[in-house]
Amino acid sequence: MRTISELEAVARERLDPVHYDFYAGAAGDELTLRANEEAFSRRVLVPRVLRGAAKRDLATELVGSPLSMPVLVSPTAFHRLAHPKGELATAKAVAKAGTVLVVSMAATTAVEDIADAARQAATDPALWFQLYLQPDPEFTESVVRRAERAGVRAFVVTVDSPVFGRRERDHRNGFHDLPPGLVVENLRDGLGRVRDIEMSAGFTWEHVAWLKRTTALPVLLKGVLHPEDARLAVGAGVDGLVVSNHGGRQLDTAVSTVDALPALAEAVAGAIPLVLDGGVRRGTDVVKALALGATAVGVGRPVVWGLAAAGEEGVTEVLERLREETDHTLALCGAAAPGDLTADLVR
Ligand SMILES: Cc1cc2nc3c(=O)[nH]c(=O)nc-3n(C[C@H](O)[C@H](O)[C@H](O)COP(=O)(O)O)c2cc1C
Ligand SMILES: CCCCCCC(=O)C(=O)O
Repeated sequence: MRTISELEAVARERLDPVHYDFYAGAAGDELTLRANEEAFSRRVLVPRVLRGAAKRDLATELVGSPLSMPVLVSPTAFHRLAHPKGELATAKAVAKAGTVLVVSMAATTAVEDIADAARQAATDPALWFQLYLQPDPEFTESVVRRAERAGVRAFVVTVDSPVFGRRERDHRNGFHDLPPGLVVENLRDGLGRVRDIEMSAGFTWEHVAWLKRTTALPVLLKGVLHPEDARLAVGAGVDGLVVSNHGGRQLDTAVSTVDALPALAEAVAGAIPLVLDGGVRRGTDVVKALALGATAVGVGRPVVWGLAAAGEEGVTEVLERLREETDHTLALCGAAAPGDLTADLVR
């Protein structure tokens, strides 16, 4: 099995350079993109010994969905730019790995088809759906109903995008639209037209309350970095948070996610689960995030690299590599399960 950076090198060879830049790039000077990985490297593990961790179990649970390991797949747009089978290949690999795929609202494959592919690959796969709330609530509701009918088990509302981040590589490359033949399939309205995703700086906690009233499924917020917002989310009845800076693609110089995590863990005090994404490339990163208070981590770009390098098998390679490295790190830290990891193991 190759490392994620080896898979990224293969993906880079295979992808159109403009599309590679879309996936790899981030906002502004890309400081937050780099900070996410650097913040993991800066932290060291202080392992425990002689704790009898011969039998290890990586399984966990998040808002009612079982995960075979504490690693899920964060939503990423446009998988058919990376591989002709796009989200279908991703969904099969993730379902076989027994973890959660968060389907991007900006997928290039319809959520119904993604759900069918996942069900062909595994019994009872766990799909969640990422939502950008739209200024037209009726349209948002129609997308929610569509995703519910397809069988998703939770909604992840991305709240770090009141406006679109300035991705300078995309501006330089003139990458603004999908090539002919590809569309954002989840944005088709009842008449078969495809709407544009609209960002709006006008959303408030009222809109979160509206979504909680509109669906009975769990609602997680993605892109929370300030502890006060985490407290407000608990008060608003939100079911979980994704500690995320959108892989550095929104606010450049935003705090790295693992630097933000301890204060968020303190703020929610176990009331709701935290998922961290951004910069997770190794099992040691997974273990550091869990020790600092996350229930699971999400990976974005690594899955795209696997998909571009080798389709479904490439995504499997990424996930199995992370599973194997996480298990190995747990053993070396004297932990039999994610629940054995505590903050004192990280400095
Ligand atoms: C190419 C790409 C597309 C993304 N698309 C979405 C998206 O549609 N919705 C969303 O909430 N986040 C999106 N993200 C952010 C990811 O969900 C995630 O927060 C980020 O990739 C984590 O960082 P990592 O790539 O270092 O793992 C995207 C990220 C990338 C790299
Ligand atoms: C207008 C399409 C918006 C796609 C957004 C995808 C995304 O979140 C990203 O980071 O890229």
